[in-house]
Amino acid sequence: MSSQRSEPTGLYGADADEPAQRRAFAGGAVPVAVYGLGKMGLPLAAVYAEASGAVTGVDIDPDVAEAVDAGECPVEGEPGLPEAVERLAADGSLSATTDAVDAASEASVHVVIVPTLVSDDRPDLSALEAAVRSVGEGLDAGDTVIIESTVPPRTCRDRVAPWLEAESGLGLGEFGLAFCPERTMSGRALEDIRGAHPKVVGGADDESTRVAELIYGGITDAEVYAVSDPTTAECVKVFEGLYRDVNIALANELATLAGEFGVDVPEAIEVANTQPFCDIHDPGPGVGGHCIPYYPYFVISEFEGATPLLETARHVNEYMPEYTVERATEALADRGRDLAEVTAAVFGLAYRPGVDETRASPGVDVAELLADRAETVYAVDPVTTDSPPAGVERVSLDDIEARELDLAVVTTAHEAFESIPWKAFDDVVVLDGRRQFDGDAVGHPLVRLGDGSGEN
Ligand SMILES: NC(=O)c1ccc[n+]([C@@H]2O[C@H](COP(=O)([O-])OP(=O)(O)OC[C@H]3O[C@@H](n4cnc5c(N)ncnc54)[C@H](O)[C@@H]3O)[C@@H](O)[C@H]2O)c1
Ligand SMILES: CC(=O)N[C@@H]1[C@@H](OP(=O)(O)OP(=O)(O)OC[C@H]2O[C@@H](n3ccc(=O)[nH]c3=O)[C@H](O)[C@@H]2O)O[C@H](CO)[C@@H](O)[C@@H]1O
Repeated sequence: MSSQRSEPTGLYGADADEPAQRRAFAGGAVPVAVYGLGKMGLPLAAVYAEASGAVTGVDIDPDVAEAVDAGECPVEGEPGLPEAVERLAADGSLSATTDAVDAASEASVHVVIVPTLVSDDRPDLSALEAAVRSVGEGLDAGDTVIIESTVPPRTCRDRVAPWLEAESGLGLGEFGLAFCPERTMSGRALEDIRGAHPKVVGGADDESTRVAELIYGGITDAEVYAVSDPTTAECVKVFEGLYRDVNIALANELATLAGEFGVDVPEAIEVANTQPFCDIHDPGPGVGGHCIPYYPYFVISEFEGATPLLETARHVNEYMPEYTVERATEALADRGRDLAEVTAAVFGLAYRPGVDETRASPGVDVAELLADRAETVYAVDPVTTDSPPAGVERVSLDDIEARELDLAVVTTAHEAFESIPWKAFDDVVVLDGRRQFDGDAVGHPLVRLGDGSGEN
């Protein structure tokens, strides 16, 4: 970190007036530590470094910390991020370390954006606890702690604040705490963090909220919404995800009834959505990623109250890979073919187009089900890099045309799939789970989820 900076300062409870505090933040006099340099954390650290000129990134992975400290970008698929990391490391605005306590003792603003996953349908906050306790060990009076990781409601109040107080010996009110959720999508993180959506801040007290508003006023071009407290901000973030999971489940359930309705359900959805009080989402082979499939369990398993809607929506969405394979089986049987004897290819292991992420991915689930039921199964995905499921052979988009396919299942609408050489296949049944193709483009029997062609 540059030695030209004025005396480092804490913003929480500072005597200086707000313009002076804003100048201090923008001038590198408010050292920041960002804990977690992953898909969301590294872009966030970069934007903080652009705004403050004084960021130390912390990651437990020495390869990540070493790369970032050297100005290299270990995160793929984020336009502008490699250039930003290189530039900010070179000018001293961004450095990185694995030593969280050392970074915490130097910083006055602590931003935690480590993974919060789910295992056995329960939130796994172990990474959060480890990071927060390290922050606590290096915490000073006047510091501000900001949690950006998505967490169950009440986490800041019932877990983070006690962890910080236990490790630092300070009491809340001697330091600030706010929950400021990350509302960012992979693939456009810098754009989102810089201001695509309003930023939500919820402070444990008025001073925490004031400091969070001041900081994000220097980070984002978007409006900063201050809410009553951290729990309200935690609810804002989780509710966004719950809304999405439930509404995707509605679309999926309607799609599974298309055969009985005898209609193309997405056509009906599209027209139903032409009036402003309806926003039915798109049916598909399932719901993947590290957000939407997990957030419901931040409520279902954390609170006593009944959650039948959230649980049912999860069951509907988790059934969709099975439903997709059932529809494929039916489509083959309608043409006198037996799934057990066919060669199938799954197009798309990523959970959504263009993103190298297979967590909870429908394409992976479909490939696993086919591996158990079909003769031979290939997987084609030009974006993801991890291994396909057991029993599934990864084949490139260039090479797949040399394989005789009986069944093709499109589970992710990657842009590159527009060039799938359908004419190269003699007699393939195509099940398009993402409405990427129309019949003319494919030139083979085409089944689309929710098209009403099946028995259900
Ligand atoms: N990825 C998204 O699209 C997205 C969107 C919004 C919110 N979020 C939330 O952001 C948070 C981070 O997600 P992500 O996608 O960046 O995760 P990620 O898995 O891409 O990266 C996490 C990083 O944190 C590091 N890490 C783990 N434990 C650590 C610790 N104790 N201290 C320091 N570093 C640690 C890991 O080594 C890794 O580099 C999660 O809470 C997630 O719910 C993610
Ligand atoms: C800031 C932040 O946290 N943003 C999150 C991020 O979420 P995400 O990266 O997990 O992406 P999603 O788009 O939610 O997709 C999840 C899975 O659901 C499938 N899906 C989706 C829509 C649909 O109509 N039918 C579907 O079947 C899709 O294929 C995929 O598998 O972006 C969303 C805005 O895109 C936000 O709302 C969401 O908060």
